Amino acid sequence: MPNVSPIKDFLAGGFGGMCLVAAGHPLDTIKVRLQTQPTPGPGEKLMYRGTLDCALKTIKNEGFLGLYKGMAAPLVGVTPMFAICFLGFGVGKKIQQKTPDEELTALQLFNAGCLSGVFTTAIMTPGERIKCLLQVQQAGSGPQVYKGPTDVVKKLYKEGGIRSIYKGTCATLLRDVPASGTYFLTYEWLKRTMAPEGKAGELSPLRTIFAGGMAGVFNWIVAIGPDVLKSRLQTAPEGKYPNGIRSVFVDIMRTEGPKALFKGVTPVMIRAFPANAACFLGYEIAIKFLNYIAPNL
Ligand SMILES: CC(=O)O[C@H](CC(=O)[O-])C[N+](C)(C)C
Repeated sequence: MPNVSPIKDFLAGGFGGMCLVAAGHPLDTIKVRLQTQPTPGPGEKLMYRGTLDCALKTIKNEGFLGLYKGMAAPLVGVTPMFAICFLGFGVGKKIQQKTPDEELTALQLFNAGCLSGVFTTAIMTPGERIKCLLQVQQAGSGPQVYKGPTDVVKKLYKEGGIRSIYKGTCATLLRDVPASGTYFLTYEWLKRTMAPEGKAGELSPLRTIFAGGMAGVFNWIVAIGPDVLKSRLQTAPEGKYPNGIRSVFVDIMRTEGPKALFKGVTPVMIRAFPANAACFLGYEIAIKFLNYIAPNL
């Protein structure tokens, strides 16, 4: 394993995050809309029948840019979030290594990934709250409550202070700690097994794309259930779920059953591969660049 440099991980992770947002935001919008669409009453039709229907209706009613709604917040939030995410993974690896070039076991890689999930929560929770609230707000259906990310922050703060901005913290931890462990374990393990003989850690762009894409897919296999709970909680009117994520879970089981925990899985999985392939490719390119301009950093 090459020497770990947390500063380089931080910078390259930020660049990877920008690549991920550019590649994956439209499918994220569809996911949140499918996850939070109202349950139809007797004789009523579902607003969206599925991924394609949601994409077509969004484009028809709001134009192509409707799919990019709420992207400013993730770009501003995801760049530092991925910087912290890769930094957390780097720190997690470093504290478990006895010597700088010691190869970590699968469990140690998973643990380092879990630590990264804890690191990112401080930024991920408010970022997701703002993004989800903007994504579920639809043009032409009722008054537009929020004008943009700053307006969401101002209104949430006025309504319930920092607590309201950080609504969904436990749900975010429940989603991201095991998912991040799986994410980095998958990437590092594929990277190891696919590396050419005698060149551990070195991957061609195509292999990086495959390993990164698969890391995204496995991340979401673990994350999808808690993600539904999180999106519901973060977009619910104040007071709807008095016991937070537990109330959301009980409500979903009672009214919709366990299948509802997989809502939005199609767009999630369609997005997971290209978005995370772009992220890891961006990360590896940035690391190479940083190693070239600052080998001792
Ligand atoms: C939930 C999330 O942000 O997952 C990230 C991958 C993706 O598709 O956005 C991975 N990670 C949780 C490690 C940041």
